[in-house]
Amino acid sequence: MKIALTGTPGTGKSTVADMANAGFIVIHLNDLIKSGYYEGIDEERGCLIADVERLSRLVEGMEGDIILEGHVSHLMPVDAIVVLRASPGALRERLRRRGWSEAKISENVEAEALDAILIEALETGKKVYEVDTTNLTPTQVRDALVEIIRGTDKYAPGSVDFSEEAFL
Ligand SMILES: Nc1ncnc2c1ncn2[C@@H]1O[C@H](COP(=O)(O)OP(=O)(O)OP(=O)(O)O)[C@@H](O)[C@H]1O
Repeated sequence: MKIALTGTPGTGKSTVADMANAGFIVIHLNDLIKSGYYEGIDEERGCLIADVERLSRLVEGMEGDIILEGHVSHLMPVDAIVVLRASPGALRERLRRRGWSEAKISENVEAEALDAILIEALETGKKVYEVDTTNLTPTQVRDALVEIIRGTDKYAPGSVDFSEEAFL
């Protein structure tokens, strides 16, 4: 089984994936992207543009129980998608601690407030789960992920609404 753990940068994907330990292998897509699975460089944002097609082919050939962590993981051939969310205020704080520029922080906070990744995930037609990490510790988010992996009706998408906070 392959599970995508996706979300806006700063929602806690890599922190939680590394804690998961539910018999799943964790693959950080950013490591693969940096190793050559990119199709260009976004000079303005200072980041690599993931080669989604080549990455998808690579993931297609992988076997076993895998958590694919990364902000394009929902575009991979997976069985289910877990979208981590964080309120604009919490996200801004987490990204500030990383020393990101205010412009880069605002771009990501606004994308989060507008549900950008959740919408892309839902468009795949796959099973989607949504976990609001705003008031949860990383351990609690990890527990939610393990619950999802084991099978639960909780964490259905649609309960999170950050639109009122968009410009915090
Ligand atoms: N549930 C949480 N509560 C508070 N802080 C958190 C939580 N999860 C992660 N963090 C903190 O937020 C920051 C971002 O976490 P992390 O690097 O895991 O995000 P990410 O979604 O993997 O980002 P990226 O896509 O850029 O790799 C880290 O400083 C981490 O310690």
